[in-house]
Amino acid sequence: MSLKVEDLKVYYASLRGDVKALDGVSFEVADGEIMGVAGESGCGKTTLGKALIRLDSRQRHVGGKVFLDDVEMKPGDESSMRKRRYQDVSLIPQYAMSAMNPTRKIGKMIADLVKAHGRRYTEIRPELERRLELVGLDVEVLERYPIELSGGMKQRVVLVISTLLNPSLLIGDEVTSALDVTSQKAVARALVEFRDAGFVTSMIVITHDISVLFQVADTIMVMYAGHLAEKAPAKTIINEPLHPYTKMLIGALPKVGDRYGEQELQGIEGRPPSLLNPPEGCRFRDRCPLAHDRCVERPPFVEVAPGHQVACWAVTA
Ligand SMILES: Nc1ncnc2c1ncn2[C@@H]1O[C@H](COP(=O)(O)OP(=O)(O)OP(=O)(O)O)[C@@H](O)[C@H]1O
Repeated sequence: MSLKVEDLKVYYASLRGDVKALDGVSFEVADGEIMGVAGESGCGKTTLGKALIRLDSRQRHVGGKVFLDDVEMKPGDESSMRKRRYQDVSLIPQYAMSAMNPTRKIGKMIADLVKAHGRRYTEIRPELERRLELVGLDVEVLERYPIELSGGMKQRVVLVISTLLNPSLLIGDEVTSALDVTSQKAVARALVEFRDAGFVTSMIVITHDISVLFQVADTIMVMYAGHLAEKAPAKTIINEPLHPYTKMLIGALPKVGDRYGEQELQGIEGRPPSLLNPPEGCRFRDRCPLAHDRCVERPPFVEVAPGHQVACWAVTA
């Protein structure tokens, strides 16, 4: 078992009270699994990614446990997280490629990083070169400054750097979002290849773009307003989703072959609730066509078929 998350709660402190961005989520990611996380903007995807690696100063670990390879990770405890970061769990944050130090050559940047983790650059360099070649980059990129690389090249460099110490878990937050379609495909392919080569055991790929998940994910977990709605093999989420929110999310995607104008895309009416003071029970109920009395209670996230979990009274009751 790679990752096990139990009832995790992470809130943001704000002047108006706590923003309950991640409010009791439980799931597992198996060895070798690439799990995609999907959901509308603001549902808590980035908060989840950060909670597994480094809480920012406004985030508070309110409850729940996280285990990576059966060893507890304590999201609120910086000293214990520091030991595991990069070695065991690595994050490619949103906008990673723009966050690279523009005044440092790529090779120097990597040398600093591996040194900070007690490793020698010379010892790691042959493997670094091999992996750069694997993602289609010439080793001479090590002599270049980030500004000299295209977005797609930078993102592949970031992937190589973040997995150089063979972590158990890689979290990629919107890794393909700012790229053109060809670069997106190259990065998506590299993610799968790195998992297949064993450079990283499991991955969590966060994106609001479900079409990226079609290319890389074995499973997809759908979040809604700080809760989990559904998790299942990617094919099941796409072809046989059960949660009404997942159905709407998938229904809102253009189908291959549909001609613009022939079929109107279905949006999802309404907006998610405020996470400052979210309603009790199912947070989707105000927008849900199947909502009924029971939905004022929070539906449990239960397995309805092997590897398929749903939180919805209309499906599981
Ligand atoms: N620093 C912050 N202070 C207060 N609330 C925050 C802060 N950062 C995020 N939030 C709130 O927490 C919730 C979850 O945000 P998060 O960024 O995790 O969502 P997301 O699903 O990753 O969205 P996106 O797809 O837009 O990146 C949102 O309601 C957001 O407004």
